[in-house]
Amino acid sequence: MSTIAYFGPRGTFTEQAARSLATDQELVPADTIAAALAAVRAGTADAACVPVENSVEGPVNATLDGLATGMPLVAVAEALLPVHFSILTRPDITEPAEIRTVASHPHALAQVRQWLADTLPDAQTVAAASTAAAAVAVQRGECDAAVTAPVAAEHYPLRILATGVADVLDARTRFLLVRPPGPLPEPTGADRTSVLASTANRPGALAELLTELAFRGINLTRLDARPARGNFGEYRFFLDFEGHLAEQRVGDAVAALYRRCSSVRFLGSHPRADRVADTIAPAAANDDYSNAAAWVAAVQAGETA
Ligand SMILES: O=C(O)C(=O)Cc1ccccc1
Repeated sequence: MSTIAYFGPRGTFTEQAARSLATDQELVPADTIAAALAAVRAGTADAACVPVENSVEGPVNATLDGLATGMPLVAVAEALLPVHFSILTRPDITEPAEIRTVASHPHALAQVRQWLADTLPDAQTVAAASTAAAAVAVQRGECDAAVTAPVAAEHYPLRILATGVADVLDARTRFLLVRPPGPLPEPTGADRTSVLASTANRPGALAELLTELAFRGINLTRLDARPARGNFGEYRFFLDFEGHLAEQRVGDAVAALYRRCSSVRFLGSHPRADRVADTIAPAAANDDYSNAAAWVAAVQAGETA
């Protein structure tokens, strides 16, 4: 049976995402995002499920950095989960006033900052590796409360202080299923393509890349810059945009990025979880490209002008 390594331990949001993406694979927890990706690179898992961006806190840097270097991995599917939290405490804690420390993943703490300030103003926040790792820390008596996924209450014998906690209603996190390069999923008309582009540090370099997309009417859905780490001030750009590499405008744009950049890493083309259809600008459909290419070929062959 094939396996999916997910950012765990049991009871994380990522486990929920992995469950929604798994067909008949076995799910195996990894303690960190890096460990989940490493399991695929080492061949001990066939795919990894990791969070990539949140509608409140933005990018998950551990995932972006983990995909930027090492053996290339390609996203073949994504999941979008609504994110609201449960607050779990040790069973011996009976009053909120007894809670001195609240642990969670930094993304989770950032999304309940206002709730904590209103409800537990004297509690200190403590960063944990994941929301479920925070539940484990509470179970071990290392912290008083954890901000967790609702499902964590089923895995850890803790008291539920509150459910449905979120400063921003309708917050969502997007997760990726990544695996080594192989056949791409078929285009569906509602797809997302991701690339990592490194450019020379010179005026207009990023604008040129974006212009390649804009010329072809391709809608950008995310742009993140991460330090390239070698030279202070040099960045790598993570670009997500609508469409599939198999579509001509997208293939053409990715080829143009490849020409212009010092390096390009393809990070996947896969169906969008929200099923929002691709925007295709006038004259940018596959037929438009094919007709134009057929005309140029005929001109080159001296058949027309
Ligand atoms: O820690 C988890 O449960 C995760 O899967 C990462 C995360 C943290 C906060 C919101 C969404 C995902």
